[in-house]
Amino acid sequence: MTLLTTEEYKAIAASLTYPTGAFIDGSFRPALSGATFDSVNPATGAVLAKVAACGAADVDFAVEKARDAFEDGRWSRLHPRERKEVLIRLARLLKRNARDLAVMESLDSGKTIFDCETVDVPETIHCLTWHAELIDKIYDQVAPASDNHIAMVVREPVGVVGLVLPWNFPLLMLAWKIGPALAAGCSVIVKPAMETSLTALRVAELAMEAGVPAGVFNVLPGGGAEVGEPIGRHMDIDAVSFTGSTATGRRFLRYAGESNMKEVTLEMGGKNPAVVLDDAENLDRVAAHIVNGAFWNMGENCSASSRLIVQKGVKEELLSRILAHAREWPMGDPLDPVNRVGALVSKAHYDKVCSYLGAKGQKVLLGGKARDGFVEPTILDVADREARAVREEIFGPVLTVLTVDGFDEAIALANDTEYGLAASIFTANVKKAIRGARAIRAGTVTVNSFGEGDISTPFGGFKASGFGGRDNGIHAHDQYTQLKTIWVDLADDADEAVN
Ligand SMILES: NC(=O)C1=CN([C@@H]2O[C@H](COP(=O)(O)OP(=O)(O)OC[C@H]3O[C@@H](n4cnc5c(N)ncnc54)[C@H](O)[C@@H]3O)[C@@H](O)[C@H]2O)C=CC1
Ligand code: BAL
Repeated sequence: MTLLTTEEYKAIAASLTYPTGAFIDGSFRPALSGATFDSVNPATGAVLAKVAACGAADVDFAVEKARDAFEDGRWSRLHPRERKEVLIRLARLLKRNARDLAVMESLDSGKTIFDCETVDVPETIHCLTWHAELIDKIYDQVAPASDNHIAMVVREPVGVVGLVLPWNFPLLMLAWKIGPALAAGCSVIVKPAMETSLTALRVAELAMEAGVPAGVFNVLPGGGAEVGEPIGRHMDIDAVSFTGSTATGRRFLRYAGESNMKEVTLEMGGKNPAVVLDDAENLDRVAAHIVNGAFWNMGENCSASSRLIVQKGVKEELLSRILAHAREWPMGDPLDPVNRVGALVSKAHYDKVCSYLGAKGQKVLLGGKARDGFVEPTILDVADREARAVREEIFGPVLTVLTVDGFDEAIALANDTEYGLAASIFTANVKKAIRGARAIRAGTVTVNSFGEGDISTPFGGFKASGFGGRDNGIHAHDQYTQLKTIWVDLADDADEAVN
């Protein structure tokens, strides 16, 4: 990937036109109320576009169109190979538009162009391609039954699904959800986060161009209460897949329970531990992983390693290497490709992150300063294990350091959180690595690295981090399909047995 200069990215930014309508039944249209909201570049405060602010009436209209599309089979009953071809075409169109999408994503979210170009856009394309390729390789099953019966276990698309998205990876989370949902044959109602609606709208437009039929892929920008809740409570939406905060995730369980008991998958917050034991090898590499885990995407990442749990024998040496690595993460204009730290997504979120800086009892080892939407990579040594910065998901570039005497204390501390999304453990001792990985209650545990696995591995959380299905991997398709048993009696009239 050859990156451009800041001036070249700015020229692309100046040439972009933004989609501003809701995308329903194959075309852009204003919200039924005519309302709009400002989509703001958090790095500059500039208004990029006025976007349709949808409401419950738009949700009803979109669901009606999505249901029509689902029932007449224009997508749901296409030969899997044809759905595959359309989604591959979409992935190719994204590739052709990759640079524009990367710039749009960076402007809308404050993410660095470096990350948008090297991670968000290519991983989005890879994700859609992966699920497209999978469509015609999944087989149904025949269960063991008597000679007089055949028992088929088939998967059917679940129907109309609501996909409620966060703002931290607008394109990638869209792909994590539409990839398997469209592959399975569902019709989708996407609700992007209000902070970051633009790229989802653009992808919907490209999906039409690729051949996704009208009504199958709808995008409704707007607020959580105005669009998210009507999706959660809709009587004709069959399933919801949500990524965002634990507080809002809980609401979706309530919405489902109080409406049609739609299936709900929740991928929520984390306060993820990185455990480094005294016997960890190659501390420089460990430090690079810790810094990447904490500061990548400004820490606006559900799987960010925000709690370093370090055994005391290695603490001093590790911290000095972490500080050296962290200083190589320049912060500034997201469109400057040298920067690794951009702006936080919004003023409201910036204020939230700032509220954790400057508290008593935390020793600032690095950073700690914030200005105009940007927060410096910050490392806090904290003795009080009940401190807010230790217990709460900050979702910013803030790493807390906790010191332990040994393995058992480290694992107990790793588990001392309501969350259970991700964790990492660094040790040269394979027994401790595996024992630790098994003992930590989290959906993904990486050994001697920070990461989330890849598209082929399921991603989701334990405890308050997750509920229901998983994103990624073949497992993601479980969210968007349901099992049906078809039991066929093959007996002749003359056969005695009925069963
Ligand atoms: N797990 C993750 O990836 C994410 C975690 N978060 C966490 O959540 C905190 C707050 O961020 P928010 O943007 O407020 O997250 P949020 O959970 O409120 O937003 C996620 C999505 O839910 C929608 N939503 C909000 N309120 C809703 C409601 N009452 N009913 C239905 N849908 C609703 C939003 O419009 C957005 O599309 C962050 O500081 C961070 O700690 C935020 C985004 C992603
Ligand atoms: N890290 C991908 C999922 C998320 O942050 O929500």
